[in-house]
Amino acid sequence: MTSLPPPPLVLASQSPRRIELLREAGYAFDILVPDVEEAHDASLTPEALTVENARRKAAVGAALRPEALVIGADTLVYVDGDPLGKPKDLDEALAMMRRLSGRQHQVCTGVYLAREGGSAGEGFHVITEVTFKPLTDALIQAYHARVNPLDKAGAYGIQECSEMILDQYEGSWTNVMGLPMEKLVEVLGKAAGA
Ligand SMILES: Cc1cn([C@H]2C[C@H](O)[C@@H](COP(=O)(O)OP(=O)(O)OP(=O)(O)O)O2)c(=O)[nH]c1=O
Repeated sequence: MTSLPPPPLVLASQSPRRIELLREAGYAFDILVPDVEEAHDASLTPEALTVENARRKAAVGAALRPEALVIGADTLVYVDGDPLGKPKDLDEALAMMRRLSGRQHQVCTGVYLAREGGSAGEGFHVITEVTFKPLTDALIQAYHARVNPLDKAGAYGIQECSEMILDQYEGSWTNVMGLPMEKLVEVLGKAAGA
């Protein structure tokens, strides 16, 4: 008996970081930009909220590509249990970084793999602990002059000029960037073997 070839892979994301991470890991995939209404229910756990948003993104892609395995992802920064998404402007970006200054916070990325047009699938999440240096307003503004905060949860990108803001982190680095590659590679490997 010959085994079936694995389904084509689709990344339902406009995030340049997610595209780069999946490409660097050597996967061949198509890209679809998911236009979805994201949930913002702060009473949900980080896991429930990010995986639900990842599921919505993946479901949009899966409806368009029912033969494919479609990856959706969603990243939120949590401080004192409050979710921080992408800031709407530079004032909000400054306020977010002030909250993160000199302390530890959590970055949660939910990932969902949708199959069969979205009628089947599985989700998981990964949390990374990140601690920032104490940051003055001048330093935050200098950082935001170098790094666009508006397309990034929490108003920072760990992959850009992190020496200005980062004290330490514990866990997956790529998870902070938007895709927990260690876990994703493991889950994709199982999906291909299934
Ligand atoms: C915390 C952090 C987030 N981010 C980015 C990853 C995500 O692109 C973004 C979080 O927003 P998301 O809503 O998760 O993703 P997105 O809107 O950029 O892309 P799409 O929904 O199409 O997949 O923040 C970084 O690039 N670096 C970081 O250090």
